[in-house]
Amino acid sequence: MTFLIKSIQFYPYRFAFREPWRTARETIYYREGWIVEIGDNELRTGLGEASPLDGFGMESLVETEVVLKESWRSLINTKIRNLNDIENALVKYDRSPAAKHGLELALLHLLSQAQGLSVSQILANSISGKIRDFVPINAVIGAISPEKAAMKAKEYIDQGYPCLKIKVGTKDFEADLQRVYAVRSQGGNNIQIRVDANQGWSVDAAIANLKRLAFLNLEYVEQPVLASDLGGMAEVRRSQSIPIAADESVNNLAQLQRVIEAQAADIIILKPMALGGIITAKHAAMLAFQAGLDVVVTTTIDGAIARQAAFDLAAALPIQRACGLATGDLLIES
Ligand SMILES: O=C(O)CCC(=O)c1ccccc1C(=O)O
Ligand SMILES: [Mg+2]
Repeated sequence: MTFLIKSIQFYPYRFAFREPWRTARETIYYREGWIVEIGDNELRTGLGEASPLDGFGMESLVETEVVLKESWRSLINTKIRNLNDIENALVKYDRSPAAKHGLELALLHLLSQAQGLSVSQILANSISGKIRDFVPINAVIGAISPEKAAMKAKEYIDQGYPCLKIKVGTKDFEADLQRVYAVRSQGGNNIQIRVDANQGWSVDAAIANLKRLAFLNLEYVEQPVLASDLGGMAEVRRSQSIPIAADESVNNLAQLQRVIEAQAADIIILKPMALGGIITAKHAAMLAFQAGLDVVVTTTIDGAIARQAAFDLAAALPIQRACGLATGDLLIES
């Protein structure tokens, strides 16, 4: 039931995006990071993934490497019996969430083998014990032309997606509006549509733009204004009818607490890579639920190991909304 940490290795990976990915600062062509492999005293191995993404409060790729390189010094021979032991062993990595995510996930996979329980079941056992057997997910439509957006929407709806997330918040709001309109026209009222502005609007623009989008019956808008402007977000929330989801505003539990206190959001987007792992993401979900907020789990366009972990978390949480777990196809391989 318990194990001792005996070795930590990590290997770099670099997965090409199918289409170049535009972040707030730059365009990136590859998703880079490390696969983390931890060995125990029974010669079992656990796999994790550590892949920081710019703009989500994570450390740099070099910092991830330094932390992983030094981690064996403090972790070697540590005895792990349960989730608490994993958390305690990793507290010192709070400022390197991607590295922490990789180490934590490798340890969770070892705990899973030691206990003969899935990672999802281990998480669920610290909540209700129940695992969902169905996790609805959303597809993502980028800031493309209305015609292309409608075509993509048709493909995704034919594939069975119940929910589409559309990128907005570009410099051209009329184009944003046409894109969302085209998807609603294509999908009718049987699909759910949410939009993501990725901090692209001022408070005044957000209020005006969301009022104009309201007739399209949107589930919510992610991060309409700057992540740090919680007062502004609360104002947007009070001034129009579309629910607000906090994404870039929530990179740790302290920030989540501030979003709750500011009454800045209705929904919290949980990105395990940004939060330092699925255990912290689970705590964040519990905090949000206690405050009467809903949550959505999404990847940060990670490789297959971290995508599976995000799914394992989503399956252990009582969420009705679609989660942002359909990002595998954004990479050519993973
Ligand atoms: O939410 C989804 O469906 C996919 C995840 C996603 O959109 C995303 C992925 C990486 C970085 C930022 C974001 C985002 O929500 O803005
Ligand atoms: Mg977002």
